[in-house]
Amino acid sequence: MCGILGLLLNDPNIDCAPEICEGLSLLQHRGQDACGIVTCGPKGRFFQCKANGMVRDIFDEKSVQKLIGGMGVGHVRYPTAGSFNNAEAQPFYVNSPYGIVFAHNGNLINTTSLLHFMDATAHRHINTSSDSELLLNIFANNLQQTGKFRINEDDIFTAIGGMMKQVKGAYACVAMLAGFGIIAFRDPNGIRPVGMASRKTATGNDYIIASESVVADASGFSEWSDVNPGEAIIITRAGVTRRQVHEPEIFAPDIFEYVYFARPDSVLDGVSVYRSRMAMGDALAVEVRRVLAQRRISVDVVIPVPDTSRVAALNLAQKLNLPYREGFIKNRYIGRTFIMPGQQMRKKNVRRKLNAMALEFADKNVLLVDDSIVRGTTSKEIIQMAKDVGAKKVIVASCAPPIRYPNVYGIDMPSRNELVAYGRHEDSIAGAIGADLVIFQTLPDLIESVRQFNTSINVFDCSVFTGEYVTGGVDESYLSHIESLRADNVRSKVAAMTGELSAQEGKGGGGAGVAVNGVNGRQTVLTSNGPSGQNGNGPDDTVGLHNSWYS
Ligand SMILES: O=P(O)(O)OC[C@H]1O[C@H](OP(=O)(O)OP(=O)(O)O)[C@H](O)[C@@H]1O
Ligand SMILES: NC(=O)CC[C@H](N)C(=O)O
Ligand SMILES: [Mg+2]
Repeated sequence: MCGILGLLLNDPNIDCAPEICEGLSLLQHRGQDACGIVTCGPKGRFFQCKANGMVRDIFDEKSVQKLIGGMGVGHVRYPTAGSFNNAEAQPFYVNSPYGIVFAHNGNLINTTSLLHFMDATAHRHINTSSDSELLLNIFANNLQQTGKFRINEDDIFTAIGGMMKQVKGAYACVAMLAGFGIIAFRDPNGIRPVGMASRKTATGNDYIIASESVVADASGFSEWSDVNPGEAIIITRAGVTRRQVHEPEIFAPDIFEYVYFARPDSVLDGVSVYRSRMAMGDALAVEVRRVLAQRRISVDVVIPVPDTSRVAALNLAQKLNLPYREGFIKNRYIGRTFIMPGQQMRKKNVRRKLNAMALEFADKNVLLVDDSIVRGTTSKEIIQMAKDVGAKKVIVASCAPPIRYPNVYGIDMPSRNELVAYGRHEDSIAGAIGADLVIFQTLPDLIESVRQFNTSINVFDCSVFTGEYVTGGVDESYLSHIESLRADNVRSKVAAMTGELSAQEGKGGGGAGVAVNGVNGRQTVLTSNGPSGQNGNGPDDTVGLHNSWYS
């Protein structure tokens, strides 16, 4: 999952970068690997800073000050395609036509044929393995087809509509055209979230585009409006134009946004994430009561697994009339572990992040509540921690059903074999993570927990639970293909060869400003070069070594 952001201030003389930076820090939970901002200043000139690392590490006062201009685009990255390389940090830029900057949340599933099209027909060079760079170039190629000296809004809508016919997968995007404006669009299934809001100023309106509404709320924007599936929105200083550029297909927002990804204080597609998590806790309580009675097990205390499960766990405890205790204390300086790259790093960081307090566990039957069990990394570690401090029985309840299928729409879980529930039924999942018992939410209950707040949504993308992929085009051969490219064991081999993961772990990395020739004629640029390769206004320090949660 990534976070995207676009900002257009009515007064072009006010720099938008400080506000984009603030906004990105509110989206940090969507991607911790890399981040970037590109602004557009006088004469349509772009200014860029992007690198591997968290927002607080990459952007200091000095680097933000160099980002000039009243409109810009920002991104926080959690890679699902390509690599963790600095060169794949977003936003991406192409100079032709007109100068385009682009940020993407999601994942494309037909990249092989798109790459062939780029090469054989469009003759455009793709310099990284990122699907987002590819998507940008499809858009750019479609704009190029107009052959016009200056384009208008119709041309932009036509180019995006054409692009939606060519690409398959999930994409919520924000783009910026030099000296023109910012653009948002969302795939025809609306899998990933994105919306816009406005703010009145003395001179006119400011506009923001963001993955989640929390960014708009925090910056004083109002009238949040989700981008519709298959819709594109162009925002210039003259105002906002919206158009349905592709027939909407089955609207299927990803239910995992509500389970885990989004912040609880966001409202996505008309559903409060917070309320939906409360409802997940209520529904899970009913299932927990049933299973505990069936197995004749009693529970002394409900303990959430910080952070995401807290909201649901509190409701569950209230429903069951059980005490709710914060038995795990979270180190607030460690980020989300699920979205860290590499199993070793995830495992190590669960231990660093959570500490079990013996006084809440000793001699008790504890019910741990988590939002989801994916690889089982978190549950395995914390169950052991709970037992180490004296818990009698450890029962785990998950707000989501067992996850048995890969995600291909922007969550980095490409390999079935990494999923603890793959090929296992519930008792054997409990055995695998060391629990005395595991209780899962049923899928209908999960769907109802979200849908009750917006009954106009008939379908959610639940592919990780069902193996049904709403876009089509995901068959056994595709799944085997991504598994062979992106499974943890494959990536760690590649990383060992290239030294990439060790750089991610903060032990190595490249020097600032170094460009070396990579494989397949690609350039691996180990610095935050600005658009068109001019040496940049990126961080002065060496980039790629900043990630505070890796060390
Ligand atoms: O079974 P796993 O593969 O461990 O994945 C699931 C866990 O990962 C996430 O927590 P994370 O630490 O990423 O974020 P959080 O602090 O928001 O809960 C999620 O909330 C679960 O706790
Ligand atoms: N999680 C995402 O949205 C990732 C965006 C894009 N596929 C990348 O890998 O950079
Ligand atoms: Mg968690």
